[in-house]
Amino acid sequence: MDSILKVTNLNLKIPDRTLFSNLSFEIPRGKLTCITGENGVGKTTLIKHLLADLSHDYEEHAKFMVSRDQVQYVPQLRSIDDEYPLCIRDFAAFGLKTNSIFLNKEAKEKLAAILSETNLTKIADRPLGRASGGEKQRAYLAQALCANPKLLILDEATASLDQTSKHELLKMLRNVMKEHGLTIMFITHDPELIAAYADYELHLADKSGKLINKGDKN
Ligand SMILES: Nc1ncnc2c1ncn2[C@@H]1O[C@H](COP(=O)(O)OP(=O)(O)OP(=O)(O)O)[C@@H](O)[C@H]1O
Repeated sequence: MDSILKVTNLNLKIPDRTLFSNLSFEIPRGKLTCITGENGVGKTTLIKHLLADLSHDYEEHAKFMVSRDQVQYVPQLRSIDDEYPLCIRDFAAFGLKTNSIFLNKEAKEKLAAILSETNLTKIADRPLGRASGGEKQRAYLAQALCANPKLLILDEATASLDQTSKHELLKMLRNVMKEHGLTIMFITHDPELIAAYADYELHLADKSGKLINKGDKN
């Protein structure tokens, strides 16, 4: 398998229990893999642990075929309150790898293209705090895409969205996956989304994990 991540015999403990014991799996490159498992099984903790290993170049149990700056992680919870003043365009632009507050022509074009891909062009000047749940998720996605990731990891990105917005986000993810040549890991509990959009499912249970082929989706 052409994989972007290979995990081998990983043991992961929290103070009062073992979350995973001899966990081994691979994540296929260029595909959308849903990470599933009951509440509290350790999905978020696993991802954070793997990213910490990558940051420290520790490869004994987790070997990424990409560098840390090629991975974007969109966390489950963000404290964006109603008064958050930054507009959607400026929030997304945080992902551009530039130190300047003035964007050059190339950066402006890239930002405009990503805002268009994520269906945010019309509302790009709206404060993020006033955006709906679906619009916020698309803004997080736009910011992540601005950083040119090869691997995108989203943690429960659809948890608070209605049916229409969930499907819209997943369709968008599959599009950007193709356009940008990305690999996506998507933590979710939603069986309907898994059936419709996942190429693979990594199911975590009993301190272990199993990769299931869900059939390639277009
Ligand atoms: N730093 C920590 N110290 C102690 N316990 C922790 C810590 N971080 C996470 N846990 C516990 O580890 C377990 C796994 O948590 P985690 O958030 O990874 O689960 P999850 O599978 O992502 O759950 P959910 O689907 O509810 O988001 C939980 O019981 C949680 O309370």
